[in-house]
Amino acid sequence: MGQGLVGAIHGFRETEKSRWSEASRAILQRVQAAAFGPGQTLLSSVHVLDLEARGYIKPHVDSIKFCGATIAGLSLLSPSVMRLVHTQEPEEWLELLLEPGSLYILRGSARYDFSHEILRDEESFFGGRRIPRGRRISVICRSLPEGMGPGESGQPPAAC
Ligand SMILES: O=C(O)CCC(=O)C(=O)O
Ligand SMILES: [Fe+2]
Repeated sequence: MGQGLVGAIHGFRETEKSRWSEASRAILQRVQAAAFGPGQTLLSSVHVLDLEARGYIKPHVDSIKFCGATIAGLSLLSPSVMRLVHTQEPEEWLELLLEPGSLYILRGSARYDFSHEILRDEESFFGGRRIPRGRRISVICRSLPEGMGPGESGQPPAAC
């Protein structure tokens, strides 16, 4: 985990994965085609985060040192609510219902000007509707930080 996230995630385990089955590779390719432009290079490994039912992620902006312009996350198992809050104007916010099998893409203003968080079970509501949290697994693809080509990256932290 990169420096920016230390302390932000509670009740989890995680791994960085670079070898996938053929079936999984086909899915990751669909994610990459949907979320990343042809000029974008991805971090060499994919971040897999396993959040327990009581786990949650506090508001943060992924570090620009370890992560480029695009973050794409596939949510599996339990639905959850992701909240985005503008870092300068906290009254500007929105929530996303992340259904299992859904893909979110953070780029542009959503990536840089808004923090993102995954609500804990007690706070897990979407438009007044309760979204009970169970175990959730996310598979997160990120682009390399700007100016860092695959050749120059050495051993980049695989996640933010
Ligand atoms: O689990 C997710 O979808 C988001 C995880 C996250 O925000 C991070 O690892 O920086
Ligand atoms: Fe994040």
